[in-house]
Amino acid sequence: MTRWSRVVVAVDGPAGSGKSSVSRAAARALGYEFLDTGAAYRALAWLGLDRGIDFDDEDAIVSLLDELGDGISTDPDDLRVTIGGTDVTEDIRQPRVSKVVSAVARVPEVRTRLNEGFRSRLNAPGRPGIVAEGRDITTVVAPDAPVRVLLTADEGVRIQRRRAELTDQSAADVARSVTDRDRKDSKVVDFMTAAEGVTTLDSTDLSFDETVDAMVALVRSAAPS
Ligand SMILES: Nc1ncnc2c1ncn2[C@@H]1O[C@H](COP(=O)(O)OP(=O)(O)O)[C@@H](O)[C@H]1O
Ligand SMILES: Nc1ccn([C@@H]2O[C@H](COP(=O)(O)OP(=O)(O)O)[C@@H](O)[C@H]2O)c(=O)n1
Repeated sequence: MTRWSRVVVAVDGPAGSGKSSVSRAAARALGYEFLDTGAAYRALAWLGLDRGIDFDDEDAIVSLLDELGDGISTDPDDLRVTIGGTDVTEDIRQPRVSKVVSAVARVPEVRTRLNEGFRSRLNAPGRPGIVAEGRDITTVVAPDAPVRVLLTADEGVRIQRRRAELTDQSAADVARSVTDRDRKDSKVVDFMTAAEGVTTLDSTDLSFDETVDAMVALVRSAAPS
């Protein structure tokens, strides 16, 4: 059992389920920090593209980890991602990064090293709590967190939500990118079934605000301030 120095809220779920936006809004409402673990995998993928590596070469991917640094802010009101002083906050969300990020995420050494960093961020001094979202937070990074949530929604709804963001892509391309990444990611981590002790929050029929309120209520009932 890890002795967490503060309230840790672990949130997992598939692409487009609302993990980042809902967790960030919940962290704001709770006065907590927010850790988007996907941003670390995206930053590593962005670095690989920038260095022109072969994404089938696991050693090449691992060799970039030292260069990655720890440039992910956890302030829900000022989320920046930097690599060696370069601001990549927007760039890491590009479709060209989404296309290769799963290749990075399937490398065991990458997961081990990034998870070590995530755990130290969770336990770092700061606000009274931190909400961390990704794919394996409830199962690998913080399986003993006091609050563990699997945030999901019907695949069609998740695709629609993603489409509303990626307006410059065809519906077919968005649908394919969501389902392809879900398929590749689920080979590495099971984020579609709630593990023992994890609460499933299905937002298919919930508004954004209703979903945030539900997550905040879960935290407040499990970790009354
Ligand atoms: N319950 C909801 N109802 C409507 N839109 C939502 C809901 N939850 C999230 N969204 C929207 O769906 C999109 C994808 O959410 P995001 O947080 O990026 O998902 P994820 O991080 O799981 O991929 C965002 O535009 C977000 O505002
Ligand atoms: N804890 C995590 C977080 C992300 N990831 C990987 O990083 C990718 C991008 O994560 P993300 O959270 O930005 O993706 P979305 O769900 O926001 O679309 C995922 O598709 C996974 O391949 C992971 O393997 N483990």
